[in-house]
Amino acid sequence: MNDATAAPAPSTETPQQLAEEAAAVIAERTGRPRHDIALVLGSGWAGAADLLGETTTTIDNADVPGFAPAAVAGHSGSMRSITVAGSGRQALVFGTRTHFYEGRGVAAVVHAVRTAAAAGCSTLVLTNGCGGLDPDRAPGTPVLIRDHINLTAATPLEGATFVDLTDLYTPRLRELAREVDPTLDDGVYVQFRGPQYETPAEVRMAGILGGDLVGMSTALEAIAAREAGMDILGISLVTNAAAGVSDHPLSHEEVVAAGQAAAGRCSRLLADVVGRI
Ligand SMILES: O=P(O)(O)O[C@@H]1C[C@H](O)[C@@H](CO)O1
Ligand SMILES: Nc1nc2[nH]cnc2c(=O)[nH]1
Repeated sequence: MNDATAAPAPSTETPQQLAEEAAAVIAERTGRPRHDIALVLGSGWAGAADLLGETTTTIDNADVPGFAPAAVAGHSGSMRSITVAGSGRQALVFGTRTHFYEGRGVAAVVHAVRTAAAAGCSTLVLTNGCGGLDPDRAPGTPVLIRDHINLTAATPLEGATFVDLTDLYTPRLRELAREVDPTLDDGVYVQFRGPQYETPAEVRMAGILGGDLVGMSTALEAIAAREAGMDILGISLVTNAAAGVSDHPLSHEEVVAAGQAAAGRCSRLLADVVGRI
């Protein structure tokens, strides 16, 4: 007997199939079979989309398979198709991301990246808000990601997918960013699982390991992007001094406020860099 109250059977769809399904919905809703560049706007970067160029379509995340509404203040629950001013290339801009700490699994964390690749994007720009270990890097300072340390104990890869991560953050794209702003410094980003902020001891450990920035996103997304063959530019916005470096308790309110204060510089920087890709 067919029990209508039975729980739906677990999906047998693979992450790649879900990404292709999402890309098909995006192509249909935007009327564009391909996009060229994908951007993920992290905490502090929400305003960048407005300066990139003309938004030709806005899609609510809830309308696209595998995407969820924004779960973090400072993130927008929609994605936009934007014709980039200057280059005329088509950008797919995700106003939010799924964080590993939301508990939806690592495939959900990298779904936007896989969807962007399935939509034709060959370049991914990952942005985030992070804690800084160097007290001279004041809140509001954008930093190019040179490399990362993945402390999540997780990966989006399954099976014998022995992916090389050398030059994971494409040097050519960092050079291009420095043509726009020669003052840009670079650093190593350390992804923690979160959602708690680090202890001062964990921040000291991150420094000993060679980290410069601590956050809760980006590394897992970059691994999935490399698996998909995408070039990657990562830019962190230092929104606060990391725990133990800071002389006061950390809060997401401080992160959002620092992002808002830096919105003008970050949006201009991202628009000028993306216009050259
Ligand atoms: O999406 P990002 O990494 O910018 O968000 C950061 C990390 C946490 O989600 C949150 C902590 O304040 O901001
Ligand atoms: N893990 C982590 N994520 C952040 N996002 C913004 N600031 C921080 C921080 O200090 N630590």
